[in-house]
Amino acid sequence: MPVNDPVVAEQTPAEDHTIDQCWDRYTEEEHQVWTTLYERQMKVLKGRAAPEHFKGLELLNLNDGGIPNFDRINEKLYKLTGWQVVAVHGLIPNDVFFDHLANRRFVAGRFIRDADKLDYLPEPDIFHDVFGHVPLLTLPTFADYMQAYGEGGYKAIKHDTIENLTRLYWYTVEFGLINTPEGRRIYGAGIVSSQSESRFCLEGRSPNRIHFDLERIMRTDYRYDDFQQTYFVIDSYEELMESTANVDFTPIYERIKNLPDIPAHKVLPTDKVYHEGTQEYARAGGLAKQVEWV
Ligand SMILES: C[C@H](O)[C@H](O)[C@H]1CNc2nc(N)[nH]c(=O)c2N1
Ligand SMILES: N[C@@H](Cc1ccccc1)C(=O)O
Ligand SMILES: [Fe+2]
Repeated sequence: MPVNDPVVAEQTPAEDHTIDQCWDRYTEEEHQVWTTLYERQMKVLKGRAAPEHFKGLELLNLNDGGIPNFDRINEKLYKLTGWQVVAVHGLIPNDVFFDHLANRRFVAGRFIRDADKLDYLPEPDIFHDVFGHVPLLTLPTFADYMQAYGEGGYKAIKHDTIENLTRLYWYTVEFGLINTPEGRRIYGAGIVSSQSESRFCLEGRSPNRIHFDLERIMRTDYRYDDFQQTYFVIDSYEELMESTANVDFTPIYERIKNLPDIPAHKVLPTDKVYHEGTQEYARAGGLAKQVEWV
């Protein structure tokens, strides 16, 4: 529970962990943080984010000043792909999270980070969730992928393979890159909502950039508190959908259960490699050492 959000503290979440956004309770400062982050991100994402992200921002009109009202977003979003944004107080249990996604409800924190801590946050705030994740939910293929992912959660719970499925989410929904005729672009929300990682993931010498490979991704570790050491690239959202939604993961879960995890920095001989990274950033200590990367 974020300490700086008295409104959340007052509310007792419902069974499904949802709360009211209480949009009219945001302060001027909180609205200003959104606007500052929005303008800063739009500068760094120009030429770096996937065109579908910009299209989603426009369709949902997320830049008409200050923190967006979920009711306003949902009037538009529901008509486009049947998705809605619902407010939660923070991270919620896996099964509840999967259930929301399976029912086309994207859970978003209502709190926003402090003005003096624009770059680091311990858990997803409204800027990461709404600016980062929600725009792509306007794209039918990606909207379908997110719902199928949620449905896949039930199977992963049954097989005790949530970690493998979470890695798929991590390396696509959070940190995915996509090839476009104009070059490689960002679609992952974890990058889109980060000023520094938006440059690092595309232009940094340090990280690997490898083509999407489902089984390999589900075996690959990741960093949750620093830049990724490897980014996976798809050719299209349809490729992502076809490689996952219409594939029965049961045999894959059975197979990878007996295989070792792949370290986050590793490149395999079977990988389709766009760039083999130097890993100099991680080796030098990464964010912990405030390493400047090239
Ligand atoms: C499914 C997987 O465990 C993943 O980490 C979930 C857990 N709970 C969550 N809860 C919230 N609010 N937002 C999230 O992105 C997630 N991710
Ligand atoms: N097809 C996957 C479910 C899934 C769909 C889409 C994305 C991720 C997972 C399964 O059988 O478990
Ligand atoms: Fe996220």
